[in-house]
Amino acid sequence: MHRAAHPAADPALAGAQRHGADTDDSDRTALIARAHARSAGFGLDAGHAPGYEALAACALGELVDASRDLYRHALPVMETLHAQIANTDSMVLLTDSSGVILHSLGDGAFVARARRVALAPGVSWSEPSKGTNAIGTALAEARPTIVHAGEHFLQANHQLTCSCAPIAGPTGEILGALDVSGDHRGFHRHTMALVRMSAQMIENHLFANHFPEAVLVRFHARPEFVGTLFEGMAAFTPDGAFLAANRSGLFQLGLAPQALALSGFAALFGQPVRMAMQARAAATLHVLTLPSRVQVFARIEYRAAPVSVRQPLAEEPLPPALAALDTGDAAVAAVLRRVRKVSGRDIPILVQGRTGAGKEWLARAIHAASPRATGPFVAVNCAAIPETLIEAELFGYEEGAFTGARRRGSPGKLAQAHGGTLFLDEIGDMPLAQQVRLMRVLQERAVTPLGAAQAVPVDVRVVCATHRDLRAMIAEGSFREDLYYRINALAVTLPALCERSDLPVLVERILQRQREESGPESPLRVSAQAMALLRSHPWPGNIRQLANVLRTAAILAEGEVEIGCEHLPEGFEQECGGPVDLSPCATTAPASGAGRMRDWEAGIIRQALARHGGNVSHAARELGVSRNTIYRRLKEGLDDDPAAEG
Ligand SMILES: Nc1ncnc2c1ncn2[C@@H]1O[C@H](COP(=O)(O)OP(=O)(O)OP(=O)(O)O)[C@@H](O)[C@H]1O
Repeated sequence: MHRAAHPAADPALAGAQRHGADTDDSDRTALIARAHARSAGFGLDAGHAPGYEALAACALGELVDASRDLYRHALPVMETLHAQIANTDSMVLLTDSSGVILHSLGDGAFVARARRVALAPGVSWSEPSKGTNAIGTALAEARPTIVHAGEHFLQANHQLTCSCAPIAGPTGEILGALDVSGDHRGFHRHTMALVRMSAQMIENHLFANHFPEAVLVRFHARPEFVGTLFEGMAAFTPDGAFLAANRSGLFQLGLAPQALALSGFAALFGQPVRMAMQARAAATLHVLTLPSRVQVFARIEYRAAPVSVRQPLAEEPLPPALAALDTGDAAVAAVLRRVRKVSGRDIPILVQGRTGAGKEWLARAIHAASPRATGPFVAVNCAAIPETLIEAELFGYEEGAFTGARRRGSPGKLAQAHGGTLFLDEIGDMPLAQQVRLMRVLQERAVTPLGAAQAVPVDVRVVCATHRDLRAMIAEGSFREDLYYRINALAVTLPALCERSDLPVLVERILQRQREESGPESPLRVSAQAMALLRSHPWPGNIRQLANVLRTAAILAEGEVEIGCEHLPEGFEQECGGPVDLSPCATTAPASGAGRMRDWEAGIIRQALARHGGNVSHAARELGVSRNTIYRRLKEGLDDDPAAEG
C-alpha cells in the first residue's frame, strides 16, 4: 500500500504551516492520510498512471464560460502571481470547482515536463482522477493544501510540489482553486502564502463585483488596511439586511453564519444604514462599532442596479455590430450569443471556419462590440506573410535590425494594436519559432522589437482565426499547446455557407451593402430560379465567393429588375451538380467526410483552373478565394490522393 510521506521528514516542508497552510505537521499528516485513503477508495493504483486525456477545446470553452466570473477575475491575479514566481521552474493553474484546469501560465522548461503529467488545461486533477494532489485535495478538504513530492498518491507525480488554495464565491460556495505546481527540488516555503493571498485577492474582486444593488462596507480595525487585501467586506440590501461578508469580514464580525443571516446593518455596525450612507461621500473613513465593541474604520459604497442586470442575458438584444451578422441562421446566432457573453471582457477568442466563411468579419464585429471599439483593429494574415518576415511584421524592428529593414524601423502589428484588438488570421500557419515569441508577448504583455534592448508594453485583445484543426497540429508537433490554450479561452465555429439556412437574407444584405458602396441604384432582386441555383451551389469560397458572384451579377444585370441565372458565372450551373432544382447544396456535395469534401473542393478548383487555362489569379477571382487558398487546396487534394505521384 502507498504510504504518505511524513511532512516533517522533509526539511523543505518544515515551517510550511507558518507560511501559509492552515495545518501543523500532525494535521498535515492526517490530511494526507485521509486523502490517500480516499484515493485508494477510488480504486486508483499508485504505480499506474491513468489516461491523461484533456477535454476537447469546445468542451473546455464551455467550462470556462460556466466559470466566467472566476476566470475573468483570476486571470490578472494569475499574471501577477506568475511574475512573482518567474524562473522558479513552476506554473500557475486555475481550476473550476471540479478540479478541471481552466487556465495555466508557466515557465518554458517546466511546462514541457508538466505536460507529461497532464498539468494542462482541460485535464481534471480531482482526487478521483489523480489521487492525493494539492488541487484535488484542497477542493475535497475545502482548505489550502500543500502536497509535496512523495505525498502525491500517484508515483508519476512524485516529481511535483504543489500549493493550492480553494477560491470561495461571495456567498461561500467553492468556485475553483488556484495552484502553483513546480519541480519538487524547487520547493519554496513562501509559495503557499503567495497562493493564499492571490486566492484571497480573487475572492475580494468577486465579492466587490457580485451584488448588483447593495451597500458595500469595507472595514478594518486599522485604517491603513481599508482598501487592501486584508479588509473586511460586508454587503447589505439598501434597507440594511445582511447579504454576505468575505473571509476577513466574517472573522472581524465574529458571529456564526446563522446569526449574521438574521442581522442587519444597525445590529452589526451600531447605527442605521441610512446614516452611514449619508456619510459615504465624505473623503475620511467612517468609524463604526462592531457587536464586540471593537471600533473599525469603514468606507461605505452604494451601487444601484443597472436595469439590464435584472433581465436574463438571453433576452438582451445583441449589440448592433453583432446584430448586423445575425441573418437568421441558428448556428450563426448561437455563435453571436456566445461571443456577446464575453464582449465586455478581454477573453481571447478563436474563430474557426472555412476560408471565406466570415471569420474576419466576425472578429471585426467582436472588436466593435467591445469596450476597445475606439481603439485600433489590426488584422494580420499569417498565411499571407512569408515565414521570414512574420517576426518583423508582428513584433517590429529597430533601424538596421536586418538586411532590408526600413529606415527608422517599424513598431510591428502588435504594438500598432495597442489599446485595441489584434486579429491573427490563419494562426495555424504561424511558424513554431514565432509561436514561442507570441506566447511570451501574450504572457508578459510586452514586446521587444528585433534589435531593440527595451520591451514595449502592449495592451491588446487577441482574436485568432483558423481553418485548420489545431488539435491535430498539436498532436503532430506543429502547433504549441500552450499557445492554443492561450488564444482559445472561447472557441466558436462559423458554419460553411452551404450549411447555412439564411442564404436569401444573406444575399439581400450583401446586395444592399454593395449598393451602398457603389452609390444609389435601383434595388435588385434575385429571381427564384437564380436563388435556387445559388442555394444548390457548393460554395467552396463561402461568403466571399458569394459576394464576388453577386457583385459581377449585379453589374451584368444593370438596368434590369432582377438578377437571373444568365447573370451568374459561366459553368455555375454545372458546379451546382446539373440543372436547377430546389435541393440544398448538401445534396450535391459528397455524402460526408472532411476528406471527400476536400477532394470535391479541389475538383471544383481544378475545373475553374481549366476554364482559365491554368491561370491561378483568374480562377481565384472567379471562385472568390485567395491564390494561397487555391495552392493550399490543390496541395491538400494531392496529399490526400493515394494515386498522386511523389
Ligand atoms: N455576415 C456577412 N454578411 C455579408 N458579407 C459577409 C459576411 N461575412 C463575410 N462577408 C463577405 O465575405 C468576405 C469574406 O469574409 P472574411 O474575410 O471575414 O472571411 P474569412 O473567413 O476571414 O476568410 P479567410 O479564411 O480567407 O481569411 C468579406 O469580405 C465580405 O465580403
